[in-house]
Order: sequence, then C-alpha cells, then structure tokens
Amino acid sequence: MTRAVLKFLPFLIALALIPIFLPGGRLGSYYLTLLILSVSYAVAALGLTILLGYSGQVSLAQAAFFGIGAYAFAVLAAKHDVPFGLSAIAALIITTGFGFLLGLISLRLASHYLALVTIGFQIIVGLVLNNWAIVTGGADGVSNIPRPAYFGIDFSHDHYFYWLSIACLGIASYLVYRLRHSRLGGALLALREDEIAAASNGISLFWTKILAFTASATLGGLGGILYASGSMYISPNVFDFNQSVSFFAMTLVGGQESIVGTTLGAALITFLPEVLRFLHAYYIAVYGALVVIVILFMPQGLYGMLLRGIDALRHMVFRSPAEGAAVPVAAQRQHSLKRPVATNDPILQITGLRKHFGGIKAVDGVDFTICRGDIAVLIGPNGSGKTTALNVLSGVYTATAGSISFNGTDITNRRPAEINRLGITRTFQNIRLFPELTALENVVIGYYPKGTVGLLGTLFARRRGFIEDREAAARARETLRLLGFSRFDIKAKNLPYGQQRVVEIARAIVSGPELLLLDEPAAGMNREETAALSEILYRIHDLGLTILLIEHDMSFVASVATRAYVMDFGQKISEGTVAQVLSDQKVIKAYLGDDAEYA
Ligand SMILES: Nc1ncnc2c1ncn2[C@@H]1O[C@H](COP(=O)(O)OP(=O)(O)OP(=O)(O)O)[C@@H](O)[C@H]1O
Repeated sequence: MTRAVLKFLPFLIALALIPIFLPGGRLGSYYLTLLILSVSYAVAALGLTILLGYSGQVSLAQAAFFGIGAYAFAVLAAKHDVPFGLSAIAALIITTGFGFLLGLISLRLASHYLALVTIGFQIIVGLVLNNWAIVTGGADGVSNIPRPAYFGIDFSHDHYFYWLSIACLGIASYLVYRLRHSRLGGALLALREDEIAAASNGISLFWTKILAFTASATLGGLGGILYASGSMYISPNVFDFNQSVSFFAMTLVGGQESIVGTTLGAALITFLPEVLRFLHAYYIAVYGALVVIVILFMPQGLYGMLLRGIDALRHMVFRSPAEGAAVPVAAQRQHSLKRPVATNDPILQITGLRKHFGGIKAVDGVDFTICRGDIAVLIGPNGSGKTTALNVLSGVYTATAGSISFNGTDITNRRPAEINRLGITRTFQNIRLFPELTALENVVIGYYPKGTVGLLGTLFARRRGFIEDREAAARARETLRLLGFSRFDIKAKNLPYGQQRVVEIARAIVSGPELLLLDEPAAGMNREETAALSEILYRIHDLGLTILLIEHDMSFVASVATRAYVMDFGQKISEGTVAQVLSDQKVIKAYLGDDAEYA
C-alpha cells in the first residue's frame, strides 16, 4: 500500500491542484470541463493499460465499454430516477458482463483477427446506441444526467466533481497497480510474452484472458459513468470508433505499461487539439502526425522516455554498482556426481501414442514407461518425432490416439496448465522465456500454480497476497541460486544463451514438480556449459525429480541418463541403458542409414 501511495499520491495531488491555476471566467470553467473529461478518459484508458499493456491483447472497443457504462448509468439515473450509487454499480456490472463476452470471443482469436472482432463489437454498440431510441434516446442522447451529493458535498459544482473524479482515478490506479504487482499480474504479462510458455507454466489462458477483458471493460465503464455524470449529457457520437482509436492513442502515447503515463496520455490527447487550434483547418493533420511520431519512435511512450532520461541522468551522476555476476555452476561446490539410481515404480506410462499432422505420422504408436527416479533420455535422428511426443505429453498438442497416464491419472489431451498443476513441467527446444521480464520474474511466474490468491484477494486482501508474492520471490531466488545463477534483475532477452537455459530450467522446477521434461537442454552450449548442465541435472534429480530429456549430445547423454529410448520415423526402435541402445544395430542404422554396415 505504502509504495503505491507514495508512487501516486504526489501525482494525484498535483492533478488536484491544477484548477487553482486556471484562469477565471468562462475560459477557466471551459478548461475545468476539459480536465473532468480527461480524467474520465484516463480511467477508461487504464483499462487498456491492463488489456494492451499488460496482457498484450489488442482491442479497439474501449469506447464501446465507455459508452455501455455511460448509457447504462445515464438511463438508470436520469430516466428511471435510480439513486446515483445504485445506477453506477449496475452500470459497472453490465459493462463487466460485456467484457466477459468479448473475453470469451478472444479465446479463439489473436492479434489482427482479434482487433477486427473488437472493431465489429465497437460498431455494433454504436449502432445500438444510435438506433435503440426507446432506451438510449437515439441521436438525441440522454440529458439531465445527475451528479451525486454525498457527505453534504454537492458535486454539481465542477471543482468538487473534478476532485471526485481524481479520487476515482486514484482508486482505479491503485487497483491496477495492485493487479500488476501480484501473481495475476505476472500471469497477464506471461500471456503477453508467450501464450504457450504461459500455459505450460500452469497459467490458465481462459481465466487470464477473461480477467484482462473484464477488468478493462470495468474501467471503461467507470470512465463512462464519470463522463456521463461530468458532462450531464451524452449522445452516441462520443462513443464511436474514433473514440476507441483515441483511447488506444492515449495508452500508447503515454506509455502502455504505465499508469501515470496513460493518465498523462489521456490529458495530452484531450488538450492537444486545444493547443493546436491556432492551426485552424490543419490542426487535425498535425495532431495525427504528432501521435504517429510518438508511437513510431517512442515505443515506451512519452512517460517511458522521460523515465529513461531520468535513469540515464542518474547513471551519469551516481555510477550504479556492477550487476550481480553469474556464478558458474561448475565453479561451485561440486556434486558427488554419483549416477542416480532409478526405481521400478512407474510414474509415466505411454501406450500406443500417435500424433499425425495430416499425412505425416510424427508419432506413430509409441509405448514407453518412465520410472520414478529415472533420468530418461529420448534420442533419435532429426525429425523422428521426439519433440512432438514431448509436446503431446505436456498438452501442447492433442494426441491422435493412445493414452498417457501420470501417477495413475489419465492425462491424455489435458490442457498444458492442468498437466503442469498435476506435476509435469517442461522446457522448450527453442527457449521460451518471457523476454521482457527479468530472470527473477520469469522464475516467479513458474511458481504461479502454487499461489492461491485470486482477484478479490489481490485487490483487497493485501496481506495474504503480499505474503504469497514474497514467498514466490524467495523460492525463485533460492531455485536460481541452486542452479548457480544470480543475475536476478537482468531481462531474460539480455542473458547469454546458456544462462537463458538455466533460467528456463529454474522456472520449470520452482513449483516442485515430480516430472521434468527437457527438450534439448544442451543444444547450443559449449563444453563447459554442458558440463555445468550435467551438474545441474544431478542437483535437480537430488531434489527428487524424475527427468525425461531429449538430447543429441551423446557424451552428455552417456554421462547423465539412467535409461534411453530411441525413436525413428515416429516409432520406438530401441530401449535400454545408453550403452545398450547405442550398440543396437537398429539404432546404428537409424543414425547412419545405409552406411551402417560399412561403419
Ligand atoms: N506442427 C507441425 N505440423 C506439421 N508437421 C509437424 C509439426 N511438428 C512436427 N512436424 C513434423 O513431424 C515430424 C517429427 O518432428 P519432430 O520435431 O517431432 O522431430 P524431432 O525428432 O524432435 O526432430 P529434431 O531432433 O530435429 O528436433 C517432422 O517430419 C516434422 O516436420
């Protein structure tokens, strides 16, 4: 709380003081009206900060939610004399419901398809507002929208209403901040960075997308209520597609991930046309060009640029201490390097597994059993179906036929997040870290399935959320240190390849799974890094994990594996110890083809 308050309070106080400096007379009250509007826009644009900035979902329908909130409130309060508070709550519920609907649609679509659907939604809402005249008043709109009177304060006075709007903005900012710095916020960011990796780390794509859309719609609705009550009159043209583009621009120009940036963006987009009015007919063109320039050349928005400038200045004045260096695992206490002993207790049983892509039989009737305590390796020539098998195991692909049983539970064709929660985690052949997040944040997201605090807890039960977040961060640090890594605060995309692999493994084991699937963990590593990796595998194994890995590096395989399975053309062709399978004629033939006899 204190951190959020310290962050926003000075900014909100500065906003609240603005009316004191406005000129008197009609000009002053005109600017005050614009300020009230810009605060209502800022609240709605904060919805896009969640949806676009955090979760990466593109929506051009924020004006629709703004409109639904405004109209639902105005119709109830002005036409049916429902008390202000009740009308506002009902309007928020209705808007959230529409957000849920759009969220459901978004589950099947992404990027430009999703953007198109949101435009369609925006247009439908515009048409309804215009044509459902009996309820919305059609083109005439709704007038005489009330303002509240609470605690003996009559908010029909513009100054008071402005301060009420600032209070709403403060509450909205606080809630968005809390969401961002919680495990649900981590899930939103993970969704933005990489959906497959997010799902494989136990994050439900369904609920996370629904959360992003409903939270965004609720804030859109709240902005609409403030707008309707602030201007006391609404008509459909305010809530059209152009306004949705304006919300988009406010979020991008200010800085799509920044709460303060979005608020400043809203003010800028509201006031810029006024500042440019001296350009007469050309002002729209110049206004458009300025917005395009900011979006093109300042991807983090104006506020992001400002913060970077301040950061650069601070670096120049006070040189920052050197970043924590990586501690090479090999340089740490050496593990006993005792080859792990496998048991005969099956943990994973695969029976008749097939995965066909049209005519390609990538996996074609494979059976194998992994026992608790195994470090099992899946080898085979390129294109033999190993990664496909792993993808089916982890729920990334659905099986064409066959069954997979984990600890006696049938997990065939379950979703990746469910499989993760049952205790199977994985890494990917082409590392799938969340590139814009730090190493620590990546690993914290791996701990997501262990968290219990939901949305209400995140927003209102601060203590529980705080304790869980602290525990997740502690576990993430501990896991990274166990793997000899200490560059917690470096963005994943800036780490060298070998260290990215280590972070990905840490992310996969932080939640304490039973079975770890590794897809070519040694790929792209030099000899030293590969040696460190075997040490890492032993440490992980020591934690009680069973490991199944795909690997091409035979000396690495020979040094770590307790059991090996060989695939060729989608089928299992050999099974046994590494030495046994490597001397199997079928395996030699699969690798060397017709040269096998000669070899
Ligand atoms: N999504 C997909 N759509 C169509 N074909 C696919 C798909 N994924 C894999 N395949 C095909 O399935 C076969 C097996 O591929 P897979 O990646 O599983 O092999 P692999 O043994 O992991 O190879 P490598 O060792 O090179 O990674 C290949 O012919 C590949 O082209």
